[in-house]
Amino acid sequence: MGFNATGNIAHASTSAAQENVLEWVKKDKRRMLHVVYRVGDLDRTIKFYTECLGMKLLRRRDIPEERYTNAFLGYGPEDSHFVIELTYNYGVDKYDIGAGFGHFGIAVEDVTKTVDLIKAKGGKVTREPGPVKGGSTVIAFIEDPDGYKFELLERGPTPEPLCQVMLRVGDLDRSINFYEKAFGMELLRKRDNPEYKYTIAMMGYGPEDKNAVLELTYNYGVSEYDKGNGYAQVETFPFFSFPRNPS
Ligand SMILES: C[C@@H](O)C(=O)SC[C@H](NC(=O)CC[C@H](N)C(=O)O)C(=O)NCC(=O)O
Ligand SMILES: [Zn+2]
Repeated sequence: MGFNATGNIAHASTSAAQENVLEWVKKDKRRMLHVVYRVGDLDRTIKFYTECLGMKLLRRRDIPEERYTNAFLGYGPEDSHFVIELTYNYGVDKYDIGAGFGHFGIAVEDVTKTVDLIKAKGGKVTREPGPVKGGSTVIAFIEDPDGYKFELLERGPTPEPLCQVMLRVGDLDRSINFYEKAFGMELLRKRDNPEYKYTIAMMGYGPEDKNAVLELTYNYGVSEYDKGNGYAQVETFPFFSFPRNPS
């Protein structure tokens, strides 16, 4: 291989190494592990998620020396399910969720029944059940006690009810490329909605109906979002975390 300078040789080995890494990350058996975000009252959120959304409290860990407590909730054990990792920082009761974070998706078999239960428990419904605009899937939107949005999607039984993390991005192709190259994710679906001036791309490690996916939303002409300080990151296994989007 005819290279005339260490730099070029380094360049060659670097590009070979880069090629290997890009191949490795695609073959590495990964999955979405948990999504991390901050809440102002752990017990209030745990009560809402368990009583209204049917989640289980999986574990709690207090780190007094760092002045924070975590609670893990989900629809099954952490070694086989995508779960939520809540963070409570001592003395902090409110966060700015920002506009970069969109929603979590929860697949339920009956959206209307779930909404009725949430209403009965005093939960906030921001979009009544009905077909998604421009589509046929029955959805609804609710807000948790901190204002984090949850989209309820009507689906049959699924091994992964916690099925989406929606983030808004300023450049869809840049983000798709980032998650493909840095995380070995696959572009599962891309849908343009010209009528409503947005495009979504579903990224993940397996089909949407059986795996948690990252739903990237591009709103026409919007290249930046206020990120706030509530949403933290999604972590994959083997461990790697991606905070907010690269945009
Ligand atoms: C595929 C499903 O999981 C969705 O989340 S699509 C829901 C749809 N999304 C958007 O409109 C995205 C663009 C929006 N401007 C944004 O930035 O959130 C949605 O929210 N539809 C509303 C409805 O009432 O159907
Ligand atoms: Zn969604």
